[in-house]
Amino acid sequence: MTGVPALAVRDLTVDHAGRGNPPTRAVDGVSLTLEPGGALVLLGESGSGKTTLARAVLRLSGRAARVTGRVELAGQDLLALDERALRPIRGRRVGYVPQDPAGSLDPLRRIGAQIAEVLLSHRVADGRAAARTAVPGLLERAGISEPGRAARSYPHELSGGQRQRAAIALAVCCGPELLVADEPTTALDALVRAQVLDLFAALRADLGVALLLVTDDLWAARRTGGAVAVMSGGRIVETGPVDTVLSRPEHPLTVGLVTARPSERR
Ligand SMILES: Nc1ncnc2c1ncn2[C@@H]1O[C@H](COP(=O)(O)OP(=O)(O)OP(=O)(O)O)[C@@H](O)[C@H]1O
Repeated sequence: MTGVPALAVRDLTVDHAGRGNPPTRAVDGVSLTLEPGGALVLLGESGSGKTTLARAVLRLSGRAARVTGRVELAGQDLLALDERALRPIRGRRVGYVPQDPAGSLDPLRRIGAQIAEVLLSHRVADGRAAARTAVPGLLERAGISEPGRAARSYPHELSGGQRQRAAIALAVCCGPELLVADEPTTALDALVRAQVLDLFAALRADLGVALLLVTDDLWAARRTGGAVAVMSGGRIVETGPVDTVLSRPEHPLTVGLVTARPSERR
């Protein structure tokens, strides 16, 4: 290990342009680091800036947003790169899992074809046949029980949980260093939610991928472990190991979050 963080965000500020209104400062001078293979949970109430921060890490802020600071992937500042230079990074070195798998899976194409295409576009597979052959193993690694059948399926033919697993398989198929997951379990029932969080843990252990998990779910934060950064009003108000911060919160906003919410979501 070189000691270089998988992700280092330095003094990041994101302003969303308002139509005719003053811009909204959604992220306000945030710095954080995430070690290779580590987990960092971004926790906060709705509107605290979590998604804006995650999207800035992915360089998906959109033209109307003004982004300043640094987002370093293994020491390389992504904010300094143009779209062309980002192409070999997104999907290859950074994977993204949205809340709704529809955000990453194309409804009109079979799951297997979508994964094969990503493998080919990043030259992770040597030719179409090799890409197709690799797909079932990648789906199996994501916990899909009948990977051959799933590869031949369209997204709507899978259950919600299997669809989210397919989206995760797509996000990690090229063996990224960083996985950004934005509320990936919100739409799932309790059992599947636990399984998906355990899948992230297995992928961290097996692939050494670092996980940036956005959630407002204390239970998901606890199950993920690692470090937590509590956001409010675009700033990080408290950070530390998940267990410590959630069992002995120090900042009033974290205290509010912990006491206002049941520790287990039903
Ligand atoms: N595209 C946008 N244009 C203008 N304002 C935005 C945009 N996206 C987010 N905002 C504003 O930025 C602030 C932070 O929003 P953000 O979605 O990042 O928070 P969040 O913590 O992820 O909330 P949620 O859990 O509800 O998604 C909010 O005030 C929101 O209204």
